[in-house]
Amino acid sequence: MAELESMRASIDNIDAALVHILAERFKCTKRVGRLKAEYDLPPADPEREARQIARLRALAVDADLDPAFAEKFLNFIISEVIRHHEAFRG
Ligand SMILES: O=C(O)C(=O)C[C@]1(C(=O)O)C=C[C@@H](O)C=C1
Repeated sequence: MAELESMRASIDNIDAALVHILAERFKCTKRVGRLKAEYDLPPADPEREARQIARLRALAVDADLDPAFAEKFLNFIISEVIRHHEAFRG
């Protein structure tokens, strides 16, 4: 079915873009992790996370994406980032 193949090709492109976007995000957060370790700042910043979640939920609603999913996805990424930050502290 041509439409199925076409949609799958787009899905594969989007998945590739997600991997590249996530790789760039983790490059940034690794730099943040080094700075936090250097200046003895805590790995997690719950107030910033609350602002990020509120912002992302609103963006999700505008984009017709389930805001609960957007929140879960961000929390999943941030928990991995915090794990990296903790590793930098040794
Ligand atoms: O902004 C920071 O302080 C970060 O360390 C980055 C980040 C994130 O991945 O967005 C990760 C952990 C913090 O709790 C908040 C945000």
